[in-house]
Amino acid sequence: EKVEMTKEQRALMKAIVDAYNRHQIPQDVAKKLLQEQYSAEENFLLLTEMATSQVQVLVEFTKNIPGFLSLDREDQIALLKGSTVEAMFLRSAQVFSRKMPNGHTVVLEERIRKSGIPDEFMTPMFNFYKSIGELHMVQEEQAILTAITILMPDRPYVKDHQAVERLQETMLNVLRKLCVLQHPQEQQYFARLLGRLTELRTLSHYHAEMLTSWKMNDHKFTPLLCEIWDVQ
Ligand SMILES: CC(C)c1onc(-c2c(Cl)cccc2Cl)c1COc1ccc2cc(-c3cccc(C(=O)O)c3)sc2c1
Repeated sequence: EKVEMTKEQRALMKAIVDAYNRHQIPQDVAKKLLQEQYSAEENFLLLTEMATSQVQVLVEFTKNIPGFLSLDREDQIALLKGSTVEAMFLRSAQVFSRKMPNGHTVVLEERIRKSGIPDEFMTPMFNFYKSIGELHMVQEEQAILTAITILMPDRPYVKDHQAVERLQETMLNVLRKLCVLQHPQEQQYFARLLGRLTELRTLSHYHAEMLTSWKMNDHKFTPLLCEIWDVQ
C-alpha cells in the first residue's frame, strides 16, 4: 500500500518530535548525575530529583500532543497518571541506548543499581534497556512511541475510550509508515517496537512493587511524584 506519509502525517510527526526535543531534562539536573558522590541514599535522592524533573518534562510534552488538550480534562489526568512510569522507562532507556558521550550511561546505571531497588527488578529493567538499545530507534520513533504510550485508551479511569483510541490510532499510522521508511530491510520492525509496549506494562507492575519496598524502607518522594504515583 502507499507508504509515503501524507502532509498531515508529516506535520503531526514534526509537532511531536519538536515537543519531544524541546522538553529535555535541564542540563544542570542531568549533570548532577555525574557530580554527586555515590551512596544508596544519595543515589535515591538524585534519581528522585531526575524523576521529578522528568515528570514535569513529560507533562509539557503531553500537552503538545495534537488533540490531547481537547480530551476530557479528567481523562487527560488519567492518561498522564497511567503512563508516567512507562514513558520514563522509555526515556531512561533512550539515555542508555544514546550512549551519552559524557558518561551519563555508566553513571546512571551505577546509581540505579545502588538505589535500594530490590535485585529481582534489576534483571527485567536492564533487559528492557538492552532490548530498546538493540532497536536503534531514530528520534522520531522514540517521540511517537512515547506519545503512543501516553495515549493508551485502556488506562484506569479513562471515560471516553474512543476519543483516546482515535488519537492513538493516528499516531500508530504515522509510526507504521515511519518504521517502513527508516528500516526498509526489517519487515517486522514496527511489530517489534509495539512488542516493547507490552514489556513496558510488565515493568510498570514491577515498579509499583519497587515503590512499596521503598516506602517500607521509609524513602521519601517529592509531592509531584506522590501525587502522580498515588504514594503516601
Ligand atoms: C523516584 C526515583 C527513585 C525513581 O523511581 N523509579 C524510577 C525509575 C527508574 Cl529507577 C527506572 C525507570 C523508570 C523509573 Cl520511573 C526512578 C528514577 O526515574 C528516572 C526516570 C527518568 C530518568 C531520566 C534520566 C535522564 C538522565 C540523563 C539524561 C536525561 C535526558 O533526558 O537527557 C534523562 S534519569 C531518570 C530517572
